[in-house]
Amino acid sequence: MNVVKAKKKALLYDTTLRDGMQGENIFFSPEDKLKIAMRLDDAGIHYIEGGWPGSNPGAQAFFDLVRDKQFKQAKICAFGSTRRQNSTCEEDGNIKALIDSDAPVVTIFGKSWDLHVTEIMNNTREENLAMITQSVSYLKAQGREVFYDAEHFYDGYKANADFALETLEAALEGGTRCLILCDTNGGSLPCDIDTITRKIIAHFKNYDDVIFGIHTHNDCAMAVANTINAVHAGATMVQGTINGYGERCGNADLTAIIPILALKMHRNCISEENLAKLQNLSRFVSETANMQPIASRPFVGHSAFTHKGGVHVSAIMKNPKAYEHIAPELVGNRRRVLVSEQSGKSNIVYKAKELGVDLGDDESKKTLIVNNIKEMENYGYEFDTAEGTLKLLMEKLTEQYQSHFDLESFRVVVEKDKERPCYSHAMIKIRVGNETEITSAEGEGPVSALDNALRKALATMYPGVKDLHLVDFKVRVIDGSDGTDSKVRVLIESRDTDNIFSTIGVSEDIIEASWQALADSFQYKLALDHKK
Ligand SMILES: CC(=O)SCCNC(=O)CCNC(=O)[C@H](O)C(C)(C)COP(=O)(O)OP(=O)(O)OC[C@H]1O[C@@H](n2cnc3c(N)ncnc32)[C@H](O)[C@@H]1OP(=O)(O)O
Ligand SMILES: CC(=O)C(=O)O
Repeated sequence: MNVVKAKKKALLYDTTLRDGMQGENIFFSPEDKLKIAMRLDDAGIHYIEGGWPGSNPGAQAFFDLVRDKQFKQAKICAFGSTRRQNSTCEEDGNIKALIDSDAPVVTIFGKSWDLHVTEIMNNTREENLAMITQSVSYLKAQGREVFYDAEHFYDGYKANADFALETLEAALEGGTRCLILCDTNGGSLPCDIDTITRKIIAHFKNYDDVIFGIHTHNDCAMAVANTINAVHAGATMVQGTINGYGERCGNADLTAIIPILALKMHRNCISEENLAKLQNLSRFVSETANMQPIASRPFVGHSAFTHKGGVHVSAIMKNPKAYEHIAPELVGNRRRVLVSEQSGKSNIVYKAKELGVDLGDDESKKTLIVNNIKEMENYGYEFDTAEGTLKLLMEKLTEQYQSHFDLESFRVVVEKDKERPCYSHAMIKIRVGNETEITSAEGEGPVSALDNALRKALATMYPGVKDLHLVDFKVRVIDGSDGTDSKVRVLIESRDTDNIFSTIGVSEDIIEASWQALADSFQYKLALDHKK
């Protein structure tokens, strides 16, 4: 008989729009928050914490924007604290804002650690317990599903286990059926999380309708590991943020936790189709936050499935499993291979195929390319970021290169007078077939003057150059120890209507390095046009 075991469920709770926004430099407008909430819903997140409505007008504005929106499955949660001490829920502005948000779920945090009760809040333990019970039951009575975040739970349990347990009992007495254990300071280790979570779940074993959640911070770089350990110990709800944004060192990163739950722990938490949206979701959130995406971020980073070492590339060409723990497509990522001084012939073969260069069967050509790349990288080139120049180099070394113009000479003059800032003038002489073209042009800088002059010289023979745009220009001093005699590396990113490509130049002279990168960019573009 084929017995199919039901997969255990895991609930995904995203707090990017609340705890994520407590991260340094992270800001989302209410409109940004709405767009992110829609994307989180589209990716299959079950709960979206939208903010603390009692905190600021922007947080409230999000709940006004989201009120009438339809979500596929996500429930919007409003976050706040238990009522203030020695007061009532009815007169508490924070509790009122939670109700006015109209969010169907309310998550409130309360104190589990007696240090916070006595020293930070100057409160009594009894009043703290009453604040928890009364706040939960008041919000329940307003028809809300109430989740209880036990702030500092693990630290509190270590300091005074009995009191920490009493705070959870107080929340259950108020009527919540979801207790989230928080490692607020991010100081716990996976072994602590495992032991304590198991003890707590065992303690409440008679409450079979209660679910446990986990909320961790990354101060020991353990947030994901701690979350996974809590799930292993029996927690079913995971709280985290996209890209791990959050207070101090951040929260548990859902872009790692979700694929681990789905692919390694086989939890029922996300469909295959939604899992494949993960990289896009991560990029969307980093773009909206105006944060540079981290290339080495597990699962979703640009480098997460990028192979550089020759031994690795040789193996993955036979079977990708040799150096990939999952297929990149499962999380919407893709495999990449770099060519550098760490390459062997396998990298060259892989890359040539990707770039559309036919290397044939001559092994000596592949060795020639590898050796040239190693020598040039040793000189200062970096081919993993300059695939345009790499393609041209492969074609040159296999006698497939067709030059569309040849430089005879150029001259660049930079002028400065007291009336105006520096300006540049370039004169260039090139050969196109049997024709010689001499043109000159001005530019705001020497490279721009050279670009303009080359463009003018090529325009009659190759009208397609008008579609070529230089979109990025980076200069890096490679070894600063020789002062102004140091080598510089120039990287140019160019685009035309359909393509984007990078080219590189290296020299002790910045104009020479720029010319190499510039000339390669035009040659690459003309080769593309010529192929059409
Ligand atoms: C672990 C977490 O991440 S919890 C979320 C933390 N996030 C934030 O703090 C961001 C949003 N916060 C805010 O906008 C403001 O702090 C507000 C509006 C909530 C409060 O502002 P203020 O009234 O000026 O208080 P302030 O921020 O100075 O201090 C926090 C107050 O909350 C009280 N408090 C803290 N936790 C709780 C709790 N669980 N239940 C009730 N009161 C609490 C503190 O005792 C302190 O009260 P006090 O001023 O009487 O000492
Ligand atoms: C509730 C919460 O954000 C924390 O304890 O970290």
